Parts: sequence; structure tokens; C-alpha cells
Amino acid sequence: MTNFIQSIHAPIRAAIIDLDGTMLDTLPDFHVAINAMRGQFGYAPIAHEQIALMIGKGSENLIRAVLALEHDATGVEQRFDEAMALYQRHYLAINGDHSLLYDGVLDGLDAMKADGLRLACVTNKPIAFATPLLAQKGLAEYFEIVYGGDSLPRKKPDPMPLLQVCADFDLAPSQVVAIGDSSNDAEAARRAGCFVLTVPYGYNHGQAIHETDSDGIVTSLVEAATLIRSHNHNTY
Ligand SMILES: O=C(O)COP(=O)(O)O
Ligand SMILES: [Mg+2]
Repeated sequence: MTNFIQSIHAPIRAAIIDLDGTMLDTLPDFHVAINAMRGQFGYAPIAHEQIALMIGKGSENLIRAVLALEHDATGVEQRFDEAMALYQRHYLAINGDHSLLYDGVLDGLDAMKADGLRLACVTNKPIAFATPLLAQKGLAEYFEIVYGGDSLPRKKPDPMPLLQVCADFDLAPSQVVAIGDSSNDAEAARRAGCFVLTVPYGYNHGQAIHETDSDGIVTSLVEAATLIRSHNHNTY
């Protein structure tokens, strides 16, 4: 964290912010939709804690992980299309109903905006889920760009969506910070050459966030905004 503040790099001009586990606690929505899908297959419901371990690498990965609780690899592939279609229908029917903003999200975004940062949201959530969810939660207006997990050929932890945002904003990756809750976000940022800050309250595949390589752990987006401001005061 000290390095981040004292870095002599160029100022940060933009932040790329993750959605699930960083701005919104969407686990309850995943829980309802996954268990509705499982019910239609005649499988017993699974717990929040189990689903939390499977979130972060997009819907395809989630559905395969859920099916793998009952099936081998061949069985998973046989049921994948039907399970995905059911899951998407159930998720869209309740999208956002059970999800809550984390503390400090709106204040943090306001502070970043006030400091002149350009903002993008990069999520592995399908864009058809992400767009209405951001609107419903009053987040859409903050972001000039939103990329979902299916917006580009590759998703996080591939650096492609982050590099695309840098290109869209005409900024070097070293002028951009990614903020996320998982090793997925950190790896994408590292590979892109962006700074990365992590939050400890989301879903990190069951791993402590301290085990993830980042430029700092922030307890909220307000703290992220403060840290970015400090970094920019120490750069030239
Ligand atoms: O849908 C997911 O798998 C997680 O999405 P995220 O990239 O917003 O954390
Ligand atoms: Mg996330």
C-alpha cells in the first residue's frame, strides 16, 4: 500500500471497478437462481457459502461447478445447455431483488468522480444481467463504459477487458487502477499493467484476500478513493 501511495508513476486517471463482491453483494440473487435451477433438475438446494466459492469466473464456470456436484465431466456437458437456459431465466426474473450495495460504494464513486477520475465497470457477469442491475441500483450513471463477461472474446483473469478500457479512454495501463474482490481481478490487472486495489468483503474463491497480490487492500470504495487521491498527490 505504501508503494502505491509513494509511486512516482503518472497520476491515476481512471478506475475500473468490478461488480459482484465489490459494489454489490449479489450472492443472495445467485443463491435463489441457482437453487431454482437445481429444483427443476430435482437436486437439493445448496448453501450460500458453497455458491460463494463458485462465483467470479462467469456464468459458464458457475453452472459447470454446480452441475459437477452431481455429475462427472460428461454428465456436466450433457446437461450444460439446459441448466444454463434455466439459470438465466431464473436469474433475470429476480436480478437485483435480493442484492445490496456494500457500504461506501456510492460515496466512494462520488469521491472518485469529484476527483476527475473516469470510471468503467468490468464484470464477468453476462452483460444482459449487468446492465439492468447497474440501473436498478443507481450505479449506471457513474460508468462511461460497462463490459460484461460476454462483451469481449476473453474475460478476466485475461487482461483483455481492462486493456480495452485503457484503449477506450486513451490511457496507458499505468494510469489506470482496477478495484475488485478476487484474484481474478488482480491477475487481469497485473497482466494488463494496471494498478490493482482489492476489497476484503467479497468472494475470493474461498481464499483470504491477503493471499492475492495487489497494490493495497481497501475496506471500502471510499478508502480506495482516498488512496488514489494520496497516490496522485505524490506523483508528477
Ligand atoms: O459473475 C461472476 O462470475 C462474477 O462477476 P464479477 O466479475 O462482477 O465479480
Ligand atoms: Mg467480483
